[in-house]
Amino acid sequence: MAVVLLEAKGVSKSFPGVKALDKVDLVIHEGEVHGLIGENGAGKSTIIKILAGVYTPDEGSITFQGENLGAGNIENMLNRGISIIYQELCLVPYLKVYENIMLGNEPCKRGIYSAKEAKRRAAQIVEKIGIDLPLEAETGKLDIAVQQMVEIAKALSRNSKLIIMDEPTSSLTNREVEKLYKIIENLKKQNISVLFVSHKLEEIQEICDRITVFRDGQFIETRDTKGLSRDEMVYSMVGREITNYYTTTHVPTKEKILEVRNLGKKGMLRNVSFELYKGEVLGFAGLIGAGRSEMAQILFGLYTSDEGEILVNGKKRVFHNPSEAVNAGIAMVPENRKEQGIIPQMGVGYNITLSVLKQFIKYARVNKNREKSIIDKYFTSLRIKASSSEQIISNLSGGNQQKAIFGRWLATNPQILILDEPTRGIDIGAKTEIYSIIDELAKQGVAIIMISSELPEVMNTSDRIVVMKHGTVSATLNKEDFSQEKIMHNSL
Ligand SMILES: Nc1ncnc2c1ncn2[C@@H]1O[C@H](COP(=O)(O)OP(=O)(O)OP(=O)(O)O)[C@@H](O)[C@H]1O
Repeated sequence: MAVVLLEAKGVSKSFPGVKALDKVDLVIHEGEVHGLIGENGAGKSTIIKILAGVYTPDEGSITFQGENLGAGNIENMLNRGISIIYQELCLVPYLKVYENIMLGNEPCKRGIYSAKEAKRRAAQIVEKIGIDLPLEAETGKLDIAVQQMVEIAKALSRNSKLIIMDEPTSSLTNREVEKLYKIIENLKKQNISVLFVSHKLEEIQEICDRITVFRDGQFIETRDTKGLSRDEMVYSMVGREITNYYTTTHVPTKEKILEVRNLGKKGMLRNVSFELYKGEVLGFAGLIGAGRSEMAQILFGLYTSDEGEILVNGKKRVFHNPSEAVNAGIAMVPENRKEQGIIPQMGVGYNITLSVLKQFIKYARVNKNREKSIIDKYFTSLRIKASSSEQIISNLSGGNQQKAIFGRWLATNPQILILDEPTRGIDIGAKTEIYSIIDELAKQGVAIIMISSELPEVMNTSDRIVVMKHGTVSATLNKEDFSQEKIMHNSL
């Protein structure tokens, strides 16, 4: 018989103008991996922030190990045994790994901190979950995947009974994901529960015992994952059937719009060459760190190259900053929207129209109708969920922020559109919309660079795929040669 670890009943939470959660339930068993799924803005982050003590619910009750959990106090939740691993990790970069693991829980001997004891305990924890961590290394210098493991070990040092993971695989390579799964299996064996929030349904199917679905702030259902199909999950999340994930009707032209010749930058890229045609979707595959984003950033004027040439419509160009690239008809949806994308304190509407302000400001007056029509267009086509276009963008759910940035660059009517992981954190309904927008733009002659770590996505949207490895191009594949094996083979 399953033992209930956490039970949330009738939990509601409102923010000005939005009911983020409307009487939702969530029951997590001891030692289970419980998936939490739902579209962007469904309320997933809100409930996990309630469980982490960041927000206090407006109504409802939450019990943990049979006792009332209390609310709104982060320290209390940690002491009770709930830890959360956010997408942006919260480690102290200059501390050693074992110091981070034991942070807030430092062992003392006769009242004095004992580094030796801290290291011994950290080593014990690390062994328990079956991972190998460089305990003496400086944390900030390690890969994200390793840092994430440090976070998990830190949660264990606090004797957590429930570890909440918010999109934990979004910056991991396939191999690292496998490692994470192993760690999760080991946590289960020790009767520790995991609440796993993800938009990747394959992942949910593979790792979760049960799932809970939220839609528009409401509880839809909790079910066993076994025997549940991907389509059933999608239906439950979206409330309608989505069958055609990928629509490709565009046909690339033979008109070259971009040529990159032997592009290089010290420590980043070397000898990168490719061509891009009008109406073509050119995929870029490769492992994280292969140089795809760096290549995109050079094309968009965020860095200048040391070697090589960029030709747009046959003319040599060097972009010293993004506005020169924009003037040449290039737009880019960056990978890291927090650092490179949103203007956090401004409204979502402003965040969209920012790139095209010039078009509707005349004699220092804003043409409100024109501004509104652009905002409306992208609110509808990208299904952006916000209380109004004035809502401060940093208060939108992560996926909705991403959609707004996407809208911003579509509004520039680019000739070349660079998309760096455009669907990361985006729900399945909106993903489908984005794929059809990509197809539609290509049909209109826009040339698209599509950087994606999701192989099915890059294979199904692209006409050709450039595979990158260690900062250079390792293969260029035509559509008839696309296969996961070929891409992986050339990535490793
Ligand atoms: N601090 C806040 N102020 C105002 N509204 C907020 C705030 N936090 C969340 N919201 C709103 O609450 C709703 C639920 O957001 P939440 O972040 O919980 O969604 P989510 O399911 O995590 O979405 P995603 O998959 O995009 O991360 C959204 O409509 C969001 O705009």
